[in-house]
Amino acid sequence: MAITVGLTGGIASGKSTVSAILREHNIPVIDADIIAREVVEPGKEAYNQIVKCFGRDILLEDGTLNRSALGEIVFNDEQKRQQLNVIVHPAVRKEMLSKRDHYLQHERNVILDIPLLFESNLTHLVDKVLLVYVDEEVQLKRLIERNGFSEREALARIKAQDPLKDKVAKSDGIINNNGSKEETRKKVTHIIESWNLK
Ligand SMILES: CC(C)(COP(=O)(O)OP(=O)(O)OC[C@H]1O[C@@H](n2cnc3c(N)ncnc32)[C@H](O)[C@@H]1O)[C@@H](O)C(=O)NCCC(=O)NCCS
Ligand SMILES: Nc1ncnc2c1ncn2[C@@H]1O[C@H](COP(=O)(O)OP(=O)(O)OP(=O)(O)O)[C@@H](O)[C@H]1O
Repeated sequence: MAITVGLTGGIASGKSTVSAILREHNIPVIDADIIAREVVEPGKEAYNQIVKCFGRDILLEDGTLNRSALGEIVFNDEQKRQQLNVIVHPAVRKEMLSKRDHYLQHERNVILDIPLLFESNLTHLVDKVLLVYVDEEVQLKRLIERNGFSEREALARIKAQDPLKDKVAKSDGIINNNGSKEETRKKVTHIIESWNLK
C-alpha cells in the first residue's frame, strides 16, 4: 500500500537536502515552498488578496512580490504573519492535495515537504512524519550563511516556528542533520529502506 510521508523541520534545517536525496531514489516529493511561490504569482487570487491586505509597497517594479520586503514585515509581526498565512495556506493545501492524489492514483509513495506541518495542524494528511533536526546554533549559522541574513533577521525567522526540539517526540523518524551531508545521505537511505519507500 502506498503511503504519504510528511517531511518537516525548521527553516534551514535541511529539508531540501533530504528531499533531493529522496528524489534521486525516484520518490516523488511535493514541496510546499515551491507551491507557495506559484500561488502568489501576479493575477492569482492569493496575489490579489496580498496586495489588498499589504499594499503596493510589497511589490517590485515588475509587479511581482518583493519577497524580502514582505518577509521583513511578516517575520517581525505575528498578526501580519497570520494574515498572510490565512491568504496563502488554503491555496497551497488545495494544490498539494491535488498533486498527492495524482501520485496515489499510481500507487506511489509520496512525500509532502511541509515546513509548517505541526504549526498548521496538518499531520492528519500524512501517514508518517519524518523530521529533519538540527541544533539551533547550527540552524542559525546555516541560515545566516545561506541567505546572507543578519543574526536579527535569522532569529526572527527561526522564532516564527515552533522549536525543532519540540517536534522530535511528535515525529515517527528523525534525520539528525548536524553532521556532514554524507552522514545525512546514509540516514536518509536507511529510512528509505526501513520504511519501504522505494
Ligand atoms: C514571507 C515570504 C514572502 C518570504 O519569502 P522568502 O523567499 O524569503 O522565503 P521562502 O518562501 O523561501 O521561505 C523560506 C522558509 O521560511 C519559513 N516560512 C515561510 N513562511 C513562513 C510562515 N508564514 N511562518 C513561519 N515560517 C515560514 C519556512 O521554513 C520556509 O521554508 C514567504 O515565505 C511566504 O509567502 N510565506 C507565507 C507562505 C508560507 O507559509 N510558506 C511556507 C510553507 S506553506
Ligand atoms: N549536513 C549539512 N552540512 C552542511 N551544510 C548543510 C547540511 N545540510 C544542509 N546544509 C546547508 O544548509 C542550508 C539549509 O539547508 P536546506 O536548504 O536543505 O534547508 P531547508 O530546510 O530546505 O531550508 P528552507 O526550508 O528554509 O528552504 C543550505 O545552504 C544547505 O546547503
